[in-house]
Amino acid sequence: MKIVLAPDSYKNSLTAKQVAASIKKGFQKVYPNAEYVSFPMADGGEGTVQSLVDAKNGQIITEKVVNPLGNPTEAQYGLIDDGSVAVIEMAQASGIQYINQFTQNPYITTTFGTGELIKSAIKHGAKTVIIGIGGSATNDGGAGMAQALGAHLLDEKGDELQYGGAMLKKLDKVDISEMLPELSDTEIIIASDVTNPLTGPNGASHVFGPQKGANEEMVEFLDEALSHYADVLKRDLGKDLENVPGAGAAGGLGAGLLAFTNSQMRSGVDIVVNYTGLKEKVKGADVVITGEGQIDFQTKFGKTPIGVAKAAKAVDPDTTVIAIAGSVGEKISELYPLGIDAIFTCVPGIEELSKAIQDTDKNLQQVSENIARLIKKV
Ligand SMILES: O=C(O)[C@H](O)CO
Repeated sequence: MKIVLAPDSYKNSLTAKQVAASIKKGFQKVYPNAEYVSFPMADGGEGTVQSLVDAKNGQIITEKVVNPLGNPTEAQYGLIDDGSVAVIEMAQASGIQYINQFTQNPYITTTFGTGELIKSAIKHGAKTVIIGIGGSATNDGGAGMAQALGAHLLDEKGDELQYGGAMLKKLDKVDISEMLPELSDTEIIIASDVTNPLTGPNGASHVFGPQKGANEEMVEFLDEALSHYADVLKRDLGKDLENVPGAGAAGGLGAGLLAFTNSQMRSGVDIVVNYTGLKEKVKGADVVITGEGQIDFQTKFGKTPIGVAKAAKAVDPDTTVIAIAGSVGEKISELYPLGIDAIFTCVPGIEELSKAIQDTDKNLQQVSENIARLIKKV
C-alpha cells in the first residue's frame, strides 16, 4: 500500500508538513506498514515558502527589509535546489498584515521590501525566483520593487519618486540603466492570486484598493496613477501591460514584475507540483490525500487540492484522490469531475473556530483513521 500525503497548510493552524504528519498518524493506526510519502504543498499563496522549503529540504533566509510603510522589518524567503531557486511571498515584506485602520494608506505604501528580497535572493546565487504575489498592503504597481532593484522612476525635474501609488501620477521617465545586472540572467516565475488587470473597474485600485484603506476618491486617483504608469512603461520599456491578466495582482506588482524583470505568470499550484516533482512521487500510489483549510467550489480556480488531483490523475486515472478540509463550503460537487473523488471535513461538530483550530491535529488524525478504515473495508 502506497499513500501519498500532499496537503496545503491550514491557515492560522498547521503548516502543510504538520497537516501531512497528522493525516499519516491517523492512517498508520490502520495501515502501520504502508509506504508513506509526505509532500507539503502550496498554491503560491501564504505557506508556499515553508511548503517548498519543507518538501525540498531547503533553507530559510531572513533579511532586513523595508515594510510597506517604509519602516524596517525582517522578512523571510526560501532557497531550494542548492540555492539556485528562491521562493518568495511578497506579503512577507509588503503584506497587508503590516497596516491597520490607522496606518493604512495606499497612496504611500511601497513594494520596496519585496524588491529587497528579490535582490537578496539573487545575491545569494538564485537563478530562478518563484514569487507568490497577493495579500499586499500596496497599490504602487511594483514601483518600489523596481526601485529596490536599481530602476530610477523620475519626475519632471529628474528627481526620484518617493514611495507609494499616488506618486506614480508624477512619473515622467523610467531609467533601467542601473538595474541589478544579474537580473538579465534571472528567471522570475510569478504565481499570482488573482487574474485582474492593472486598471479599470476590475483593476487593482477599484477591486483591492478599499481593503488597503482607499476611499472612493483615492481609488479614482490611484487608478489614474496606475494608468499613467502603464503609459510610461509602454513608452519607455515597450511593455504594454494594462490589460494583462494578473497585472493588477498585489496592487499592480504583477505589472511591475512583468515590466522590469524576465518574468512569466504561471499557476501557483502547477509551479509547486513541478518543483516538488509530485508527478514522479504519485506513481504507484494507491491513495493520494490532499486538502486545505477551507474547500469549496472556488478550490477549482487553481487551489492546491485541484492541482494535486490533476497531477495524480494524469499519472494514473485510477488513483483515488481524497481531500480533507477544516471547513467544507458550497458546491463541492464541482470538484468531483476535476479529479477529487471524495471530500471530508475534519471538524467533528459545531464548535468555536478557535477550538477547531486548536484541535486540528487531533481532528485530522481522527478523520484520517476513519477514511483508512473505510478504504480497508472496501
Ligand atoms: O494583494 C492584493 O491586492 C490582492 O491579494 C490581489 O492580489
